[in-house]
Amino acid sequence: MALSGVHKDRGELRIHESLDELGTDLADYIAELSETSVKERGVFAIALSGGSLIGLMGKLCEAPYNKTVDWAKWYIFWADERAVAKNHADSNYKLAKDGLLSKVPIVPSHVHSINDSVSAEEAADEYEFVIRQLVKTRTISVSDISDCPKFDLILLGMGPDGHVASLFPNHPVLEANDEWVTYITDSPKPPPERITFTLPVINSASNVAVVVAGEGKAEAVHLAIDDVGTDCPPLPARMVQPTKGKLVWFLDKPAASKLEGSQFSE
Ligand SMILES: O=C1O[C@H](COP(=O)(O)O)[C@@H](O)[C@H](O)[C@H]1O
Repeated sequence: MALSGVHKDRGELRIHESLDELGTDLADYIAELSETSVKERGVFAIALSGGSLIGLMGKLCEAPYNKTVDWAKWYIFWADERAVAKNHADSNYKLAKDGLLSKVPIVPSHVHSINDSVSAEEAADEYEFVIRQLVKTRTISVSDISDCPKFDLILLGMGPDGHVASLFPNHPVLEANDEWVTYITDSPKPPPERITFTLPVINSASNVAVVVAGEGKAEAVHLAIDDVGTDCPPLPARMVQPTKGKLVWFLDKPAASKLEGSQFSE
């Protein structure tokens, strides 16, 4: 690892020399959390995002992880989804299925994708209902300080505008507090209709990882992590602040290039 450190209130930062190194560290991190969670709870409830994240998780499909991870205990969810058919190129489900889920022995009934045959509003309601049932049976744990689900791990990417999941800058969806899963119909990034976990759900997770690569995201990384004052509303990525859980940033050097360096150690 090129650099690592713990920012005083923005979590752990892991900055990598190359995407290959980042991918290995990310696979190790996920495999370790899976092992701990399976030991403690018998299952691993993980929520994925779309975008570049899935490609960066690719090492999980290779040795040793493909044989050592207890895939049968994984329960898969999505932190956000686009309201398109599951076989559409924009579908986060399709991305994960093609890039990960079809390559490892995950139990098909443990894959909780979002319904693509109803409206975004209905799909969000239905997904929240599914999650509520799985919280009742403790397949998904529950937060001890709110009634929110406590996923073992939520994996997020971040767009160049600082969005995470489908929580976009200056969008009213950032205020959604009553729902676990909500929807938008005016995403600034196509496609416009999307379903997303709300911030309270993200911030109730036991572990949240934000995985970001590329120079085009360096400014957003700086605004999400460094002490930049309060003149502008915080980016959605900056609002990711797990209440009791652990936040880890996986960055490559270009993405980290605008960070103030004082918080790191080699
Ligand atoms: O639209 C989305 O974008 C973000 C970031 O994607 P990336 O390709 O820039 O990494 C992604 O995390 C989210 O799940 C997706 O719906």
